[in-house]
Amino acid sequence: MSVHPQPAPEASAPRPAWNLPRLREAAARGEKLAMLTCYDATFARVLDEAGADILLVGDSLGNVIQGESSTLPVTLEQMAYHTRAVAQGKRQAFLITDLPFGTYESSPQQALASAVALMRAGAQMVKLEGGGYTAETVRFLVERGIPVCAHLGLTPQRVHAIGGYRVQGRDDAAAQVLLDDATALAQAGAAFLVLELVPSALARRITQQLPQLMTIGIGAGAGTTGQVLVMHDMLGLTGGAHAKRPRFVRDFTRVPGTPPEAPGLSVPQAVAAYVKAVKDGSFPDEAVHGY
Ligand SMILES: Nc1nc(=O)c2c([nH]1)NC[C@@H]1CN(c3ccc(C(=O)N[C@@H](CCC(=O)O)C(=O)O)cc3)CN21
Ligand SMILES: CC(C)C(=O)C(=O)O
Ligand SMILES: [Mg+2]
Repeated sequence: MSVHPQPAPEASAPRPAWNLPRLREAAARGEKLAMLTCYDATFARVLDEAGADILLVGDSLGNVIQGESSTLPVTLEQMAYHTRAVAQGKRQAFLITDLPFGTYESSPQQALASAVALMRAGAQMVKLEGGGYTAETVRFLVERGIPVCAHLGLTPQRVHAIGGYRVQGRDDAAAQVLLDDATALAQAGAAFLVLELVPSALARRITQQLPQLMTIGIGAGAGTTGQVLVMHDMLGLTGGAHAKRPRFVRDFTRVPGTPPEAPGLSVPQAVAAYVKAVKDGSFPDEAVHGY
């Protein structure tokens, strides 16, 4: 009898790269998805290695990279530049890029040309802000092989129309509009829906009523399929005179229960703590981060 040495069980099997079918399967199993914004190759590698499922090249780069006071000045060329950088650094994570202000609103054709530029740069999905009126554009892109993430609630590209960064969908009428918009976007084929600054109960209801949509919350409570934060916010780097930190943010470099002067976690440790907290449902904490 020949004795073949058994291969040692793998300490940690390499995680396969995320793609849209795998994300849908994970969501259907009830796995919470952890998304973070990312703007360059080095952080893409660090966030990916720390377990972030999805990286978003957000137009929030206007705020945190460029120092602008809104996302409106950000251009398509800048989004493509940062998308390429993130695409070079990541391995397993899924990559979504924001269509910036003014590059998709005129027509589905305009949106397609802009989306193509971002997909060429390495995006695996594009994200666009706006209500049911964008459903036609979403369908146009999806039919042409471009996966789409929609974005409802506080849509920062509309800051001057809204008059500030405020909670959306508070009263019954506004909540119904949001639910109708989400339904239209789901029917148009959006795969993901970011819900920003909406009451937790509404985000939970949209998530439960539209199982074909994977919802990603930011200031939307714990009832969504996943969570997203701006990386600089969850590393405790934002704040100061120009950017009051929203209440939905948690600084993951701080260890809960330790004094403020205690040493903080490293970036990889903080990101791993965020991923773990999203997966086990301990972030967000409705009492602290909910609306
Ligand atoms: N660094 C950063 N983080 C973000 O989350 C972010 C950006 N930049 N830039 C684009 C938008 C702007 N965002 C913001 C900005 C401010 C609030 C804010 O101050 N919110 C109040 C809510 C007030 C209310 O109750 O209506 C809060 O205290 O959370 C929220 C989201 C989210 N996005
Ligand atoms: C906060 C997320 C959802 C975003 O759109 C961005 O970072 O631009
Ligand atoms: Mg954005």
